[in-house]
This record gives sequence, C-alpha cells and structure tokens, in this order.
Amino acid sequence: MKAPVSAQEMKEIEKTAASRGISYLTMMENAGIAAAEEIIKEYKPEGKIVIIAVGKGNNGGDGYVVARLLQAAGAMVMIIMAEGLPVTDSAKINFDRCLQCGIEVVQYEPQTSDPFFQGADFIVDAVYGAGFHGSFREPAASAIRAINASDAKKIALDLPSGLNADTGECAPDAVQADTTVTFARLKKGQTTAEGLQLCGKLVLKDIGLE
Ligand SMILES: NC(=O)C1=CN([C@@H]2O[C@H](COP(=O)(O)OP(=O)(O)OC[C@H]3O[C@@H](n4cnc5c(N)ncnc54)[C@H](OP(=O)(O)O)[C@@H]3O)[C@@H](O)[C@H]2O)[C@H](O)CC1
Ligand SMILES: [K+]
Repeated sequence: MKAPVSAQEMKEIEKTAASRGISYLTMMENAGIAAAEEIIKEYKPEGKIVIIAVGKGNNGGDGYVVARLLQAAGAMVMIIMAEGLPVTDSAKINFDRCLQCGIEVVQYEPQTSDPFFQGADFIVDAVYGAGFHGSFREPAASAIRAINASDAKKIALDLPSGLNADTGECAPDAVQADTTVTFARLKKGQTTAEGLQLCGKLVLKDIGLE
C-alpha cells in the first residue's frame, strides 16, 4: 500500500493529476461515486432517510455528489449546510446539480435541523475533510454535536470532521464515524490510534489520481 500523506501532499497529488488532464470536478465526481458505492454496498440505503451534512469546501462538494447518487439509488435524501453556501468552484457546481435534481438543501438551524438528524437512518459527514484546522466554530459546532447525538449510522467522507489530517489530533466533539471512506491515499492523521478509532471502519478508495 502507498504511504499515508499529509493534506499538503494530497494537494500535490491532485495538482499532478490535474496537470495530466483530470479536472478537479472529475476528481470530486470520482470521490462521490466511490463513497456512494461503498454506502450502497454496506448499508443498502434504498427507501431510507439519509441526511448529508455539508461544509463549504471540497469535502462538502463530495457530499453534494453523494447526495445526488444516493437519491438516484432510491434513498430519501436531504442536505443540511453546516457552514452556509459552498465556496469552491467544484462544490458550487455540485450544489447546483443537487438543486436541479430536486434535492432539498437547507441551512443548519438547531431547532429545525436537529430533529432531522435524530430521525435519520444514515448521516453522511461531509462538513470537513483534509482542510480542517483548529477547533469547531458555530454554527458547525452545534451541527456536529447533533450528528454525534443521533443514533443514525454515520459515514464520513475522507476524514471524520474534526480529525486533523496531518497530526491525528481530534477536536473535542469530532464526529465518531461508523465508516470512513477515504480517497486516493490514507491521511497521516488516520494512522494514529485516536484518529483510526474516530474513523470506525476505514475504507480506502482509488479515485484515479495516480
Ligand atoms: N483527495 C482527493 O484526491 C480529493 C479530495 N477532495 C475532497 O476535498 C477535501 C479537501 O477540500 P478542502 O476544500 O481543501 O477542505 P475541506 O472541505 O476539508 O474544508 C475547507 C473549508 O473548511 C474551513 N475550515 C477549516 N477548519 C475550520 C474550522 N475549524 N472552523 C470553520 N471553518 C473551517 C476552511 O476555511 P479556512 O478559510 O478557515 O481554511 C475551508 O473553507 C478532501 O478532504 C476531499 O474530501 C476533492 O473532492 C477532490 C479529490
Ligand atoms: K468529513
């Protein structure tokens, strides 16, 4: 198996792939397809309630792709934005695609959103991935507490939100995942005992970068 990488090393691998003609949008689509395949195989979400919690970066972008694919697979999907609208180009495109598919996308608001987290069969954690640093700030902090408080099975994309990709340091209240689907390479933070524990079952998926 290839060596685990830091967030910066992952960015370099993505940059090299981009220079070979794989667009960032394709990388995001491949990541979403890989995660959705694993969720469908492992959890059979057809007819189940799936809440996708998204951040504003590319991890959130992966979440928008997963939302579209799980809806196509027959799940009842709703997206909750924990940090507002997407800010990266690829995430914005996938946000628009979700709207075009008629997927409900709402802003996290504790009173209305927490019951959705409580009633979900599955929660996909796409709030933060390799770009996370520091500690949680509101409103994401409350959304992440609600995710952890839910009995739903939790699937994290790339890393559980709150796990530092480089150091394995875990923010207080970091998402405790049942399964983490990580893309292209393991991240260094997933090799520490605490980081690995937070990931639950860790699944590495090739997304065609190397
Ligand atoms: N590995 C691959 O080949 C691919 C990975 N993809 C996915 O992209 C993410 C990494 O995306 P990135 O946009 O770099 O980072 P994140 O989405 O994890 O988060 C970045 C945003 O979150 C903000 N942030 C970070 N920490 C905090 C915090 N403590 N509080 C509030 N906000 C925070 C950050 O803002 P800053 O300006 O403060 O840095 C960003 O806005 C990777 O994990 C994969 O899931 C791609 O899909 C392509 C293929
Ligand atoms: K995540």
